[in-house]
Amino acid sequence: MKLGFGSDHAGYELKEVLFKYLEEKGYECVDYGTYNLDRVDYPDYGKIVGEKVASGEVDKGVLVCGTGIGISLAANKVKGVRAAVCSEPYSAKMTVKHNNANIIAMGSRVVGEDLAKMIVDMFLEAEFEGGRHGMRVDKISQIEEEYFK
Ligand SMILES: O=C(CO)[C@H](O)[C@H](O)[C@H](O)COP(=O)(O)O
Repeated sequence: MKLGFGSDHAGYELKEVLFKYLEEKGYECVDYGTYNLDRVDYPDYGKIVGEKVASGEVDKGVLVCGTGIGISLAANKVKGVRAAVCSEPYSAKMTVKHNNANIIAMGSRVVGEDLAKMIVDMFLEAEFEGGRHGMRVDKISQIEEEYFK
């Protein structure tokens, strides 16, 4: 599985930790920045990772900012992206099983490194259940069609 990573300055250090962790586990990992602690704007990194996921260039995305919120909001503006902010593993599992989330977002000022690793593991190991959940996710896509022409 190929993963795309992105963060702003606030998420940079945790993004680096997760990148190394998942690379060592055998995932193919691509880093779309930011590449240091200089202050940057989270929408730029949510957008690029969102685009890479939506185009199929990578299979899933991992985003980190201070809270995980801003960067996920930006990614969710890209058609086809379902980015979920998670601060614990249960939600990370369920957002794949029920929402078919394709990007996980976390807050470096919210979760510690070990918890972030557990969250990302759950996200990557879970599988979408389809069925009634598929019909609901289709409704999300219909909203996209209506508003993002
Ligand atoms: O959490 C974030 C956006 O939701 C960002 O990572 C920052 O924490 C937030 O924008 C504040 O940024 P600052 O320039 O480090 O004060």
